[in-house]
Amino acid sequence: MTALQFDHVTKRFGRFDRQVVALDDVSIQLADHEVLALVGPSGCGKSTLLRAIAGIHPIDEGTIRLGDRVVDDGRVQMPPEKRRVGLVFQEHALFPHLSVTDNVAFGVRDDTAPTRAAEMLDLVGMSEYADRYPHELSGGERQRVALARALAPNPDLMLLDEPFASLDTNLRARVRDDVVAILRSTRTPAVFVTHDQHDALAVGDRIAVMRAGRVVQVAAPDVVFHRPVDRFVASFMGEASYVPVAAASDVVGLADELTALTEPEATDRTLMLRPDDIVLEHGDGAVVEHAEFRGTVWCYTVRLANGAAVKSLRNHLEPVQVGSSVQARLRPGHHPVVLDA
Ligand SMILES: Nc1ncnc2c1ncn2[C@@H]1O[C@H](COP(=O)(O)OP(=O)(O)OP(=O)(O)O)[C@@H](O)[C@H]1O
Repeated sequence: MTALQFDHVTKRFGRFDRQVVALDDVSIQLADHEVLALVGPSGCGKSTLLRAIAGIHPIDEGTIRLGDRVVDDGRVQMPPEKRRVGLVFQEHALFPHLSVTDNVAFGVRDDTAPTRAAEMLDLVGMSEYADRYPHELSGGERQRVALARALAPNPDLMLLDEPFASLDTNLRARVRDDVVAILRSTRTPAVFVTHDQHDALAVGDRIAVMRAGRVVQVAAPDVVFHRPVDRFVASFMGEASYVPVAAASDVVGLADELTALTEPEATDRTLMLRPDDIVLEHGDGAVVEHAEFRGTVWCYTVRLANGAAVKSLRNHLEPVQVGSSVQARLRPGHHPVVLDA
């Protein structure tokens, strides 16, 4: 069963000369129980996509289905309150004048509300805070209450828009992992918007990368990271070096030795290399130009014989000197990706 399906969805804002195409022919699917992380730079359309699902923004073209129900076909929209989706936003919008329990019970419209609120507060570990008011909670606690409130009506799908952006780094990872564990334990499918690739890699069963209103790649986290479809996705998902190569066959002929690469006269292809895929060994052919301490590792910038610079991570117990000659190799077994430049 498919939890969510977008077929050729387009959404425009504004008119004529000032028109913005926020969603441009987007087609994606979400399987039951799946958590999809939606990433992309600011303004690429992530929030618009979420709001289109929720029914806040009607679409112009295409079809949105939730389960087997068409909720928007560009002409007729199902009202937001009938869509059975739960929303958690960055600003966690709790009602300030309602207690934690009343906030969570708010969306349950029958007499099960008090029991359901108690169950949900137990699920998110907030039972002890049931009688408090939102201003008496920390940011992380408010975020859990917001999650409990969104889950209380038993939605078919959860939509989370940058839900942890207001939390500091340490708390953020913990609350994020808790929230995803809760979504998984309740088997609630979710679309999770973030502009942070670490969050996306950590939480998504799959990741959808957006750019300028389009979905450019949807795949499992390791595929998006190691097999990006283009340089935009490669750069957005993490640090990488790009080395020009004339043809894919150059890579095969490398014998894993980057120092053997010669500069092609003109090329429209590049080798994408993540810093953990390059190892430095004793030898010649490359020079260590810069060292950056990153706590658990050092990141070295190494200039290859062909003039390209690559980055390489190395354990802090195996330092190399800036200025020294080294040989740069691909980590054994690694098959690098060749992208259009
Ligand atoms: N109500 C609106 N009216 C006009 N333009 C809008 C409206 N909402 C969004 N846009 C435009 O649509 C595009 C997509 O916006 P959206 O908020 O979906 O991006 P986003 O990827 O969520 O960005 P961010 O990461 O900054 O939140 C942007 O160019 C934005 O300026």
